[in-house]
Amino acid sequence: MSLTAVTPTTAPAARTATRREYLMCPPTHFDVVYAINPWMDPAVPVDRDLARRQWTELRDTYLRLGHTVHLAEPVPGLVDMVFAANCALVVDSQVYGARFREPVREPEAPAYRAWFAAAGFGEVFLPGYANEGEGDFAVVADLILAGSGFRTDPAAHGEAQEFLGRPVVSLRLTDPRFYHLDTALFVLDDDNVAYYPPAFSTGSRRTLARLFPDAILATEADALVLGLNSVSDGENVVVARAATDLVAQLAARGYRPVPVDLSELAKAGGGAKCCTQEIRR
Ligand SMILES: NC(=[NH2+])NCCC[C@H](N)C(=O)O
Repeated sequence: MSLTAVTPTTAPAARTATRREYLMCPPTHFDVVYAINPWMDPAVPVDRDLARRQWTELRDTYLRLGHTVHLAEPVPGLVDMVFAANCALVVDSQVYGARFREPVREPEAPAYRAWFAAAGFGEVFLPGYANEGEGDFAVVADLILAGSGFRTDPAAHGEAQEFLGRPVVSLRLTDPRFYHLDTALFVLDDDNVAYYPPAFSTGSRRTLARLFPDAILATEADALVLGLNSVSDGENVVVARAATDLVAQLAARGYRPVPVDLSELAKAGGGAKCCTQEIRR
């Protein structure tokens, strides 16, 4: 009789990618000239050419993965417009528009509304409360997770639920470094998410643990390189290259990490997800 324990080798679950439709905006006018989050320091110069190359690599990555990428026209002076995720939340072709908390970003809202109108989406819902689109809203199958604490007014969560007809789960962010939900959590697929628990209030952590007992939990180091600002199609996960532990965890769970470097955009506090608005028809 052998005394060697037989460890069953459980192969990671097979993952399935689905084609996505994204809206992006080239970083033509990208800059850091004001500070509305702890990542931003106007004294640190921005290399716009490098930002452009990194952003182009992100767009090309989506195209290579078979996704569709639409482009919004960058507006001079709107230095944060590259962060398309903030412009809306789109579910079932219904567009819940953004209302930026920061006056410096508010002109982005009509600029993006114009894109949706031109793309044939009809009326964009004009929200009554501050909300920064997918910066603070994440869609997990039929459920919408919504962040508040820094930018989005919790009243917008209820308003979005009423408009979209999908249950919205409110979560509270507590660490200013993770000022938008999408800096602390991303959706892996219809069943699971990855997140950094210390970015959330105690009650929100308990809520997340209850909803997603199997979630991938990120380290602080990975959260601080915006590893949670990732974009998954259910199989391929476009993730910050520097988030090494997260990359390993994704691979161990059967996802395919697709590392990208958006270090120049991180100077404004944004990564891959911030540059990517998902259009759900
Ligand atoms: N979805 C995001 N987290 N976008 C990043 C936005 C960055 C921008 N500088 C701001 O502070 O508003």
